Amino acid sequence: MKQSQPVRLTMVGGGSWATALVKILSENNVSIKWWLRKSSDAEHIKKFGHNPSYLSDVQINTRKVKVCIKIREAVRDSEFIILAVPAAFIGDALTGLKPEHFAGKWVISAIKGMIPSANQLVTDWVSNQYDVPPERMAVIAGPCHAEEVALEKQSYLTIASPDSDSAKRVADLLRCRFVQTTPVDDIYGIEYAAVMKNIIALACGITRGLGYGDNFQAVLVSNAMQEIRRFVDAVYPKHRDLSGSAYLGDLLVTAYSPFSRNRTFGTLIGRGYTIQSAQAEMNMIAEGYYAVKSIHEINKQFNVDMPITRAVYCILYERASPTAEMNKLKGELM
Ligand SMILES: NC(=O)C1=CN([C@@H]2O[C@H](COP(=O)(O)OP(=O)(O)OC[C@H]3O[C@@H](n4cnc5c(N)ncnc54)[C@H](OP(=O)(O)O)[C@@H]3O)[C@@H](O)[C@H]2O)C=CC1
Ligand SMILES: O=C(CO)COP(=O)(O)O
Repeated sequence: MKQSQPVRLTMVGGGSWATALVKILSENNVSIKWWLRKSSDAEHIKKFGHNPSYLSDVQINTRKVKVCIKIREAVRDSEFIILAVPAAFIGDALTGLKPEHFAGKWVISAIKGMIPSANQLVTDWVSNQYDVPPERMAVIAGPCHAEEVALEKQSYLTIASPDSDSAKRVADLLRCRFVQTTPVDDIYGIEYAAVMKNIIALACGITRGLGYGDNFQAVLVSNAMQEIRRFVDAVYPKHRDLSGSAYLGDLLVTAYSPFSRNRTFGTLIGRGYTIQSAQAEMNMIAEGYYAVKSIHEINKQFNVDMPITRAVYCILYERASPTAEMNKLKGELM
């Protein structure tokens, strides 16, 4: 039987998650234009079929994937655009694009961070900047480390969009041999929960670095779930079950996995590294570092009780001592 025309999709970002998503999508009938900012990485992929900087063991199918370093060329003629750079750099990555470049396309955020300059969710920011209607927006969520996708370990993604057909279309694109996908409608709740679990993973890392054990971490994570519930219900009230894998599942994987960038960053801080030295030690970005500042700012309007977020904020932005902040927190958890 003749195969239908491939779906035309643009991947924006050259890091680990973009590389993993390209691998997943290449399993399906998708033609991918992959934008990376470094021409040396793009050339290497063209020549050798591997990203030299991230997940370099992943074989890129260059029949389906065309790399490019010009963003306008990358988005031309695409039906879907996936954004997969850290939130702080999305503005840089999309420089030169105007609303007309997004017209009629689906825009999917794979980003789990806040836009630091605007204290906004990525989907809100993209909608405002580029006039993308909410029904054309989706997010990719769920407990899924790029490193395990590279190894084809069974994984699950949740695709959220206010429009159920859009959620389903994107879920179909990302389902493959080793990834199951579920479409849902709670886009903002899931996006906020994904941002907050990074802050909690940072807190878990800090406690590990300070020498706390599993007993304390279990209490920290269960209290964190309630903190996430209070905040998400305040900023975006909706009936939702936070025990689902896009909420609790993602919190658990990030809080416990040695692959987590946020947990690793926190561990370094707990061991006494400065922020600059912890950032220099990691080749990758911990979104929670930026997100905790945005969530702290947003919460000034809502006044939600968030002792864990407050402790991380004070450690990272007010130079508070990790030992003293965790001592304080110890008395507030139950
Ligand atoms: N990794 C994972 O398992 C998952 C990640 N995510 C989310 O995906 C998003 C991307 O993360 P991830 O791929 O892990 O990131 P990585 O840390 O692996 O890669 C960082 C990316 O950011 C780019 N970058 C760094 N500095 C700048 C800058 N100043 N301007 C423009 N681009 C810059 C890097 O480009 P260069 O290489 O050229 O420096 C690289 O493409 C994040 O929001 C993360 O939370 C979501 C689910 C899973
Ligand atoms: O979101 C993730 C897993 O679902 C990745 O988390 P880290 O950025 O902490 O590695």
